[in-house]
Amino acid sequence: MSSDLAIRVHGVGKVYPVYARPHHRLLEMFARGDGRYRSDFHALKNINLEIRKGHTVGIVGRNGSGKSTLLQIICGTLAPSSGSVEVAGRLAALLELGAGFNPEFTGLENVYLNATILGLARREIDERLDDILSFADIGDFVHQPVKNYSSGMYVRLAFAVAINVTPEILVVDEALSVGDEAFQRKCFARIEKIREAGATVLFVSHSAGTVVDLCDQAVLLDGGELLAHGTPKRVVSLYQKLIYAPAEQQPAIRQAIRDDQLPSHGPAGSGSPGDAGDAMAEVRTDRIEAWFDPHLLPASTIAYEDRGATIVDPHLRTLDGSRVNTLVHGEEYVYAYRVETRRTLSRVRCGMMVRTTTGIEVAGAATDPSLPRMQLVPAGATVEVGFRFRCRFNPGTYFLNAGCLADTGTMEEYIDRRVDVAMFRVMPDQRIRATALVNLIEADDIGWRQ
Ligand SMILES: Nc1ncnc2c1ncn2[C@@H]1O[C@H](COP(=O)(O)OP(=O)(O)OP(=O)(O)O)[C@@H](O)[C@H]1O
Repeated sequence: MSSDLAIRVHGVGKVYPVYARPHHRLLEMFARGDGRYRSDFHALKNINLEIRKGHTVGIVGRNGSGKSTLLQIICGTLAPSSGSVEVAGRLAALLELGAGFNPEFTGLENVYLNATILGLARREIDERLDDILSFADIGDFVHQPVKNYSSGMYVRLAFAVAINVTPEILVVDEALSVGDEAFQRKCFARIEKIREAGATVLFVSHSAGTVVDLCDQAVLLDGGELLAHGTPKRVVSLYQKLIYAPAEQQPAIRQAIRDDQLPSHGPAGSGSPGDAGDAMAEVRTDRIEAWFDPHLLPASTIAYEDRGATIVDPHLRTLDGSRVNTLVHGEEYVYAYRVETRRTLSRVRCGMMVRTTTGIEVAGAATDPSLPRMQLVPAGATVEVGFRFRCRFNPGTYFLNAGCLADTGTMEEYIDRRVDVAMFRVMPDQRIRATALVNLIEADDIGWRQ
């Protein structure tokens, strides 16, 4: 492998045997593994990837696309079915939660165990222990067996070790999403330092923003195939096009990306973004309207017990009344629901909140409780609530809350509350130049003097 490469993945494939019924595994053994009772699932297909030293590379792809499998193979914790991987330098990995930790050992014992596995001598660990413990910041829990840790504590300690062994290659698989925001910030700041020191960083993220902000290259995996490798903006935009498209358009988009990005058009690992050109343009033209994706349903809904009123049918719609959940940036929509009362409520206030996947509250609002109709809402009434808004959210996925509050004599209390009751996406749009979560800009202006 050439000396400027940190990682070289050559023709890697991973095949898992799949059995229609549990006992087929046994029957297959008796049939001497001739494949009668087994089918093969190709989790990775002929992956070729070269990562240069000092680069930060983000891997994106939907659930099950093979991201974790690829990282595990690169880290050597999983053997490929075909192909090979070469790694140059000390590699520290944060893969799935708890990998590399012994649950029965205390945090401190695990620090020594883990750092030893990562190649540090005892003396070196002694020297770095204070840094590790202060970064993890889990106090006396460090003397408890890690099986008693919360997932957040686990990640804090694992990350503290991984970054303090001065890795030449750091591999992170979404583990950061478990920690709280302050800790995530601290981790990203440290990754930045590790990067500046010349290390190679490879990480999987579902957050397009993180990949664009942090990486200088990105890789798109889809169905075990490496579909694109290039600049983060380009790859993230291809990824979003793929996942936000209606199901019937996806094969065409996949093919368009493939045609343009396969090695024959630009060597994988070269970092050249390529341009999906005409093929993507064809795919792009046919949908610029908001639409409804029936598969876009939240899996994290929490409905609190109601106390005399029920929130019914929260949804988003266009101004002319069509239900939508895949929105166009800059357009106007209504977030609507009904509140059906079973008892008389006074000073009723209905609220909404938009949050990101990681729970950051982006926008909230509530109706005015002093409105005459809301002073006393009788039992058996239906209140129709609608929040009209302009979609200033940047492309990404968002979750909606709904809540109804009323005065219960001494204080204002929730009568019904639903968290993550609906979700929506904002489609990528090449015209958007704003970054981060929200586009505040009405117009930009450049003065010029010479
Ligand atoms: N031991 C196994 N046996 C059979 N199939 C497996 C096994 N491990 C993983 N797979 C399958 O391989 C595919 C790729 O899995 P992998 O975990 O790499 O995906 P991923 O892109 O990391 O997904 P996620 O974003 O959900 O973490 C999935 O379809 C998964 O079900």
